[in-house]
Amino acid sequence: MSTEIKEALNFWGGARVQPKDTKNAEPVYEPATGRVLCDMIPCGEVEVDEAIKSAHSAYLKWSKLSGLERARIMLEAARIIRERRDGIARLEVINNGKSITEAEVDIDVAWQCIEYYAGIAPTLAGQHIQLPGGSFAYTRREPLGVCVGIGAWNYPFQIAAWKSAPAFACGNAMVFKPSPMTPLTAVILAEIYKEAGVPDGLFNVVQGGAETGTLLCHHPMVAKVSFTGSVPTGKKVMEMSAKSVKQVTLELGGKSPLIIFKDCELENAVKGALMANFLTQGEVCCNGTRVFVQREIMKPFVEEVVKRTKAIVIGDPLLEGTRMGALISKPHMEKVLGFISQAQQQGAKVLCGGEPYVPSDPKLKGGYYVSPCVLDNCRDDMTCVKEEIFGPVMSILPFDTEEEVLQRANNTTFGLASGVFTRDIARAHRVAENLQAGTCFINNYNVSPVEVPFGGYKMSGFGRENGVVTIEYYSQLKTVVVEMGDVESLF
Ligand SMILES: NC(=O)C1=CN([C@@H]2O[C@H](COP(=O)(O)OP(=O)(O)OC[C@H]3O[C@@H](n4cnc5c(N)ncnc54)[C@H](O)[C@@H]3O)[C@@H](O)[C@H]2O)C=CC1
Ligand SMILES: C[N+](C)(C)CCCC(=O)O
Repeated sequence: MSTEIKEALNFWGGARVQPKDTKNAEPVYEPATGRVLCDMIPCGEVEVDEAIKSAHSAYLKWSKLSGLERARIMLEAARIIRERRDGIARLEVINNGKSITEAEVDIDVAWQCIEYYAGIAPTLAGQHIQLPGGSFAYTRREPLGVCVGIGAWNYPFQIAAWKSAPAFACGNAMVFKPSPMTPLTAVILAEIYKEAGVPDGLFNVVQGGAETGTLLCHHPMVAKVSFTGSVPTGKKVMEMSAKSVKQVTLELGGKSPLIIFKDCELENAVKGALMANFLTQGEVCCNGTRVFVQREIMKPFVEEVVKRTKAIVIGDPLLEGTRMGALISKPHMEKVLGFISQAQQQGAKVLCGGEPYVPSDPKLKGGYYVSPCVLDNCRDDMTCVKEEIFGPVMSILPFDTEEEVLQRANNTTFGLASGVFTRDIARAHRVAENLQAGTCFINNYNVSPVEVPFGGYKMSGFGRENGVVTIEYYSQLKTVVVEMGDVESLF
């Protein structure tokens, strides 16, 4: 088939690199159809070392450029991505299974992120500090060196941009490892950076899974690891990075609360709840999957949520009209269905969806589709309410008072995001203050423009992506102290 991928998917030294050894190859599937797209061939020790050395040589050049020179190249990369957006989005859909409409937004967010950090690059500056007797000190904001990015499969291209753009603005180089399930689009970003004029080796792609990731986290030439993925793997990354005191950013999972008060604008709250649960088939770390609804409005809220959920067009993700595509893999689909049947055993009621969906188009019959599911009669102690499902499953929980709901919302080890719908502005801000999460959306959900910092509290991780603050996570401060007089020695 035309979409079968033959080219090498690794990239370093400014070019695609064929894998050395094909013995640990794993098939890569198209979620929409279940067919094999290509093999993912993991990089071993020698390849990882080559990629990191290539990054280091680019770092020596890139870090010497002024912010404005870096910005010019980054803006060109953003322009090329914008120009090729439709093709990249299509490939993302083929590899990930999400709808083309969402993939187009993802690619737009990627170039916006690069454009945004291009704008920040020339503004990076230190401070001048006056000291007694004409002496002074100044600070320099310097890059860290070679940074590693480890990505998840839910936003493959966007994650690569979210990590590389702030890294490059600060003068770092990057070796990026995509998820083994979505190896296709990171290498396109690498080619675009090259075409835009970055030095060879500035953005490198190594394919692989846990073993390749481990090699990256242990490598002595790596200064920082930025990771997106699950909590257990995040802990391992932190542990490995600790051995050589590498800096770490962890963007982990969540089980975020969305609190809907009876004084909300109901239609917006319903739309918000759908946005909080069903983007990318529910495979989104910041999703608001615990939907707390004030008891008085439970009935109309549930009716409207179910009506709209049933109307979601599920099927071929490449069609413009589709709103929900396929889950990432067959095992993941089975895991999600397992969570739903466990929820039923524990007393939850399926109001709609939650079943394997088989599209009528014969070419899609082997795809991994699950109809979007709304669970009622949920309790805080159920597995579906406590654990990250990472699928299209919304759990609805009734509540009575603000105090009670805040306590329940915070009763989790996660803390990535949260949301509140109310017309009472004092309440909205009070709730935002008291929710233990890195983001709180008021009267909307899952809007994450690149200007706004994104990241977790508690076991959802630390460090931030996007926003000006992320510069601090990709740079270090040097203090230079200048003596203008004589040395007053105690000795
Ligand atoms: N926070 C988020 O955005 C994400 C959360 N998840 C959650 O995690 C579950 C499992 O998904 P996975 O893709 O298996 O997540 P994962 O956390 O195992 O994988 C994420 C990335 O880490 C890499 N990795 C795995 N083991 C590693 C190691 N020992 N050292 C270094 N890198 C390593 C993987 O190859 C991948 O690139 C999902 O079902 C979901 O619940 C998954 C993806 C994204
Ligand atoms: C784009 N957004 C905000 C819906 C999710 C990005 C975070 C992630 O799941 O990787």
